[in-house]
Amino acid sequence: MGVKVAKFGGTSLANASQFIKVKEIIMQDKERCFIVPSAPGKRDKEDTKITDLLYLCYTYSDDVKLFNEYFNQLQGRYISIVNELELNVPIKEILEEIKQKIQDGASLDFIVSRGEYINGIILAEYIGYEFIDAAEIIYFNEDGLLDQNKTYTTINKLLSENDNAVIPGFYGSNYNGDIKIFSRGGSDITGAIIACGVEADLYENWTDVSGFLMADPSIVDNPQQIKQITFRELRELSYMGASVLHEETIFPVLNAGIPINIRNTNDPENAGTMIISYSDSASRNGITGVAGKKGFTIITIEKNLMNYEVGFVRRILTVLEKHDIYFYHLPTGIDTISLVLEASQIKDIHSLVKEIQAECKPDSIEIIPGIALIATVGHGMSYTPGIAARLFTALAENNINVRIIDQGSSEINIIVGVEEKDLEAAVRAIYNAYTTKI
Ligand SMILES: Nc1ncnc2c1ncn2[C@@H]1O[C@H](COP(=O)(O)OP(=O)(O)O)[C@@H](O)[C@H]1O
Ligand SMILES: N[C@@H](CC(=O)OP(=O)(O)O)C(=O)O
Repeated sequence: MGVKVAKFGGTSLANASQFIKVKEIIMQDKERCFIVPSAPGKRDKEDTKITDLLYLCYTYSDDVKLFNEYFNQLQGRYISIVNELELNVPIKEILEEIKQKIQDGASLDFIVSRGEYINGIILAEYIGYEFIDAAEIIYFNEDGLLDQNKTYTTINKLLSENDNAVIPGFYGSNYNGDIKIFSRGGSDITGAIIACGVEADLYENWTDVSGFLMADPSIVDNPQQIKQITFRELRELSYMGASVLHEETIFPVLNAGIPINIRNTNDPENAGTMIISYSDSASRNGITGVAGKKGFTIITIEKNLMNYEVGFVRRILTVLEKHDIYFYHLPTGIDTISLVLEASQIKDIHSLVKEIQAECKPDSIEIIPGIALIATVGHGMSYTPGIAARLFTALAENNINVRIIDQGSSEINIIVGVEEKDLEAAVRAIYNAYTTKI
């Protein structure tokens, strides 16, 4: 029998009726042995995720009125799940204990991790699987990175002693035993780590969309589903905001050769998207998908004969390093170089520019804030003549001004920078250009 790890996201476990769907899915396939739940997510667009309520509880732990308001909201949600499913879980005691710890000054990581912790206990009881606390199997080292040796050895040992288990997502424990969380969306990473630890045959990631779509469904109506996508393509799209999978999920499973299948809890018959390590067939449309993200600033540095100046780029990067800033892209011309930076990373743009001026003595520096980047991705792109022409024609026809262009040397990706206000229109234009028959 094969072994599958199934991660269920917050929308998949947002209320009791979603829990019922999840149980049916798990029971349909005996190979679904190890289950990783997130905390209950939004039940509808206006709702608040449990994780966000926990952040609010932390922020307002000194304000009795607001604290009680947020804590009561999350308490009500767990109690109704347990009651509606008629489970024998001492939920009031569990919540009371957590409330006490928050009021006694528990850490932020401990508090927000409780969303997954409680959900894991409830789900384990509901499906009759063992509950294993992630704090006992996922470890971080002193640098805050995953302690791979300790983690994988422990997972392998503990989970080989259990035929099945529910392991809550999103957290593990620090070198000193304290709870430490991953970044937001991190239950995907937990699922990936468990999949590697048990050497799973498949990592299933159950969410609220039928797999990876060619574009964000909140921008494009009913985008086509991608049946198969390579890790490389997915990485490019995730990096640029296609947020189905946390970007750190991909590498551990890629290295272990475990395929990922994205599935829809609300449409379990749909085969979803298979993420594979390599594909030799170019996609039908020449592109696999398009994704975009706001919040970038471009700094363009111009200097005549820059190309002959040894160490020019190093000097720029040294300034970035000093400011603790990484770059997203670095397109260059003969006499220009553009730094594409995440705006939120730039604390003091004036001193940054001043230091670049002092180090590089450029002829001019231009700062362009408010940029959105859009990645059009697909292995098919390099085999299809006219693919770039189609993209730029579509943008021109929609009056969208392109501020920057970058094509990675892998040729599976064309990046364009547009003004933030144009992001949605640009994504729609590109999507339509490759999916509408001509
Ligand atoms: N290209 C895309 N394909 C599918 N979903 C996308 C895409 N880009 C963005 N999304 C969004 O990602 C969401 C799923 O990710 P997430 O909210 O993290 O789910 P979960 O709570 O199940 O972990 C979808 O509801 C959708 O709005
Ligand atoms: N609950 C955490 C972790 C997570 O992965 O959630 P989800 O699977 O609902 O994106 C968060 O909101 O960040």
